[in-house]
Amino acid sequence: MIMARKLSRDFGDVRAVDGIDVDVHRGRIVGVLGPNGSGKSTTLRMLLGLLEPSSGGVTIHGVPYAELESPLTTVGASLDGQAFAASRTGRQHLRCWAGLAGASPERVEELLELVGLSGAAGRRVGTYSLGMKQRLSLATALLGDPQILVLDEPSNGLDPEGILWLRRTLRDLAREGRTVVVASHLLSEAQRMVDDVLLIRDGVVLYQGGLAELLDSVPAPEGGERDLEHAYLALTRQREVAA
Ligand SMILES: Nc1ncnc2c1ncn2[C@@H]1O[C@H](COP(=O)(O)OP(=O)(O)OP(=O)(O)O)[C@@H](O)[C@H]1O
Repeated sequence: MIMARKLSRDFGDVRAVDGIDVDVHRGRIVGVLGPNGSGKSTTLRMLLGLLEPSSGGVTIHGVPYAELESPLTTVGASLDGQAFAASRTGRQHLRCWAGLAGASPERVEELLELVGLSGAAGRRVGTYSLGMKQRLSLATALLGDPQILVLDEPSNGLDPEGILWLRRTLRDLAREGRTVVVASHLLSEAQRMVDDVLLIRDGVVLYQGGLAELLDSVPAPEGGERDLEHAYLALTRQREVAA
């Protein structure tokens, strides 16, 4: 559904993303994972056509984002730091975007219910907590009923109950056949959310493929269980030894 080849992006002297290939398949939850500054947001922005690659290219359903016939019903995005007009209520915000996405007022109410904001829909967004803004952002991304969702750090600001809710919601969306791409620097949390992993460090792919296969490929730590943090450290060490 999404394919990127030799994708690179420079910011001045900084190579934020360095020649990565991405293959994202239908019905999967894919984690774009790595430490702060590893190039996750830059990758997502290029996948969405919001940022021009320095080299390489991305296609969604075989065409660049700009050439999609109906972008809002193909891809929905929630990016970290998304701006909201503080004076609009949650409901007004969604109704405003609903026009562009071709969504009905009923769809707006459905989504408010789905993200748990029905009770707060009449409140100004400026009074929302970070977690509530995340929920509103996800509802906005879902307005066009898109087949692909791209979410940057969607659990940022959510409490434990909210994180559980998010995990279940993303799983349900994937079960419906949607593809979910989610960026996160919280490896242990992402481990409980994703099927596939694009693990990056300094803009370079350390691993791309199934989460289970990755965990199986590294030796278990002494007295502990295999986990994504451990796998990340093992891959980083392997790369350093090889360099
Ligand atoms: N607009 C920009 N101008 C200059 N440098 C940038 C810009 N955007 C990103 N960078 C740099 O590119 C690199 C990758 O940044 P990016 O935001 O993609 O990382 P990230 O993995 O999403 O980080 P985080 O987990 O902190 O959100 C960093 O070195 C960052 O400083």
